[in-house]
Amino acid sequence: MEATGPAVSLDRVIKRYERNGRAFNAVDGVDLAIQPGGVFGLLGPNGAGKTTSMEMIAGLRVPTSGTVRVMGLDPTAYRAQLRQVLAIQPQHAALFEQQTVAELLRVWASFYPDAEDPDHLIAELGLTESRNVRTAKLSGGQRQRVLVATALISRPRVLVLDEPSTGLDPGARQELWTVIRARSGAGSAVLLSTHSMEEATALCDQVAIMHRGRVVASGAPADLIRKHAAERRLAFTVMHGTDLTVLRSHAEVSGLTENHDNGSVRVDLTTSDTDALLGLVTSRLSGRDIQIRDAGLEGVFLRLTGASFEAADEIPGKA
Ligand SMILES: Nc1ncnc2c1ncn2[C@@H]1O[C@H](COP(=O)(O)OP(=O)(O)OP(=O)(O)O)[C@@H](O)[C@H]1O
Repeated sequence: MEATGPAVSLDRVIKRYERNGRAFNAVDGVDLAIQPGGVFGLLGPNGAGKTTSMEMIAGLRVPTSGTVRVMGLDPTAYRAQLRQVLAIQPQHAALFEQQTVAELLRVWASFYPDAEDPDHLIAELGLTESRNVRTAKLSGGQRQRVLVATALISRPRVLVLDEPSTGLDPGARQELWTVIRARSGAGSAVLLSTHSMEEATALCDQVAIMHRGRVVASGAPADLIRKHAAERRLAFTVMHGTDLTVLRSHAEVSGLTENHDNGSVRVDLTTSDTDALLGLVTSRLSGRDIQIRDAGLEGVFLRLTGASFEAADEIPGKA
């Protein structure tokens, strides 16, 4: 087992499937490196190849070609050793429906020599009120948290979470983020998939944006935004009659629109130099009610794929 280097690495990994007699690469030459103590987000629309990538890392699917390593191990060749270092929360999984949450986690804990205390996990994941509820009766969000708990119980050095916040309300989502941050803070490598750019920006120190089986961009969210989607929308209100020539002739301004309303004008524009524009708007134009909107990781996806994130939800191989 490696003492240094990435906790997880993928090197030119391809996974080929067949659908309706036609072969396509669901994962198409992916390279990734996930460091211990990091939270790594796999982002992408439906069918981008996130689950397939995660399941190859967890040893559940065999790559068609390329190399996957988890703490130096080939996940499909060393399944028993892999289970000692990696745990996965799958997107869907059957639970023992007649067991209560507490019973299920106690049984799960008994499989591991140094398991987490089930009661501690129940409290941490906001499941206290459901601890004596049979898993068949859980809501979607509670069930999701139980699945995450089953992945956490072995104190894995590599934690793989497939869309862990699906079905969670905002409060439960924040609790989950706290739990994930605690595990990465303790040195585990966390890999999670998400459809939420907001979640990726808030939680992940590194992300890989996937589209049609390929990684179209990877890095720290802030770096990706700076590099690919530095433009921001700026909106503000000025008095009717204010001369906007200084903005119209500004090299860093595009898409300027005006909406006149009751003696004032709401101005909306796009700029790649927010600081300079803010200075102008506040000092020379006496602008007020200023709003700045970041294009964020959505802007990165749009810039790199030409499609909005929602519009990109599709099934590769179908076209
Ligand atoms: N066993 C399989 N046989 C054939 N095609 C498959 C198989 N498993 C997945 N696929 C296809 O591979 C592509 C990638 O699927 P995958 O589940 O990895 O995407 P995803 O990014 O996780 O999507 P989602 O966000 O919807 O979970 C999809 O087109 C899917 O239909």
